[in-house]
Amino acid sequence: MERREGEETVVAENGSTQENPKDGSICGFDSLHRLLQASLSPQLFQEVSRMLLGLNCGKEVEPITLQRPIKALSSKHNFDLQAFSFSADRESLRGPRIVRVGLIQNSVALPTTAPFLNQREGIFQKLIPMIDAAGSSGVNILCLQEAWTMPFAFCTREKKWCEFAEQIDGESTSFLQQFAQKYNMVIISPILERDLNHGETLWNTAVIIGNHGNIIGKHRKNHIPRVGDFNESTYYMEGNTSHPVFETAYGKIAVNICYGRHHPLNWLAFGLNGAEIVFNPSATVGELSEPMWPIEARNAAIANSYFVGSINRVGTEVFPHPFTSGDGKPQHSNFGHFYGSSHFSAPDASCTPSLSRCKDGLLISDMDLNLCRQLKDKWGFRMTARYEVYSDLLARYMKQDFEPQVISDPLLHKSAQVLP
Ligand SMILES: NC(=O)NCCC(=O)O
Repeated sequence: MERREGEETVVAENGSTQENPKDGSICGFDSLHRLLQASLSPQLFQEVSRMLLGLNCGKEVEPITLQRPIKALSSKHNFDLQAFSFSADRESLRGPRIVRVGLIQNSVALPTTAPFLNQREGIFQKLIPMIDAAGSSGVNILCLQEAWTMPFAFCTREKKWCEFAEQIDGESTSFLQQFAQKYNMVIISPILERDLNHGETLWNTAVIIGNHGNIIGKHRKNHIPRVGDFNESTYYMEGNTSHPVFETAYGKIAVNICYGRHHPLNWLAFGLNGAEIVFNPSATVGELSEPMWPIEARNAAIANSYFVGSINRVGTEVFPHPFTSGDGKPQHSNFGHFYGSSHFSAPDASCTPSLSRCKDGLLISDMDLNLCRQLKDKWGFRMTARYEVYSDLLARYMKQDFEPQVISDPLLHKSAQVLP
């Protein structure tokens, strides 16, 4: 596997670019997978991959070869392109239910100092070849990253970034509807939403566009971070849409937006409502969350017997005015590196390698949705879950007079001399 030459550039405040100061690569490699592939013997690499990525129906998650024009698009527009296939066992009474799913991760197109209209238009233009590549590859369901129309400016606490907010049927939805229709593709579009009917309230929302270009519905981010520079509660409210599952032409899907992935009950709720694929469009940085990234979604896929598509944006976004976030760090002008690494996890604990840590990318995977029920039958997590015990605990916990169920060692409260 080729070693990268550190092509990524950081777009600085003044629009200048710094060549590869911290390009986000791992010692010049796009991803851990590629580093291992280049560093280990083929036999060792296969063993290590099996341990890291698991097995799907007893074998490695299979790579798919895409057609040459699709690969040409990725070379021309310099985005990572990877494709895989998860299979399921053959069943006697049901045919396979194979859907092709795509995830797009991207950096912003212009410096954050450019006029907002140009910034948004720049992202639209940058995404066109990636969406075309997905559509031409026959992707049925495509998901974009969190707040994809804008830089992730919520670190700044400056209110001017609210201008990027749009109505559900705003510019970005119109932009994507044409692709949904053209490619007969469901598109999940996570945006900053402005709700005109409710006093212009802002939300962090995923719009679900159906394969005919229709708007199926929306889901608003349930859990808002209050960690590090993620000052998102300055901008929008905790979602009020609960845990909807959208029944589409290609399966039952749901969206757990970014920080919601730290909440197992959030994942559970989408599962209880019958999701077969849950997308996790995110924006998160290496220093804060990278050790959690490969674990949380994969665990959710296992525990809830569904597929998960995890997406993280890419690159370093530099803002005009330095900020602090009350965490003792000196003032700074960027969030840190958004480490990409988008990937799919399956209910049988297998997962795909991740997209690049430093480059735009399109990840495609076929998945036989029959695997969800097969894993439910195998492990019986739904049947062994003892929900009644937890619902009772939660009901009691929510009461003002709740007392934790702690049984103390009586000896703890006796004086030391009674002990032998
Ligand atoms: N966008 C967002 O919610 N980020 C929070 C940081 C994290 O969850 O890793």
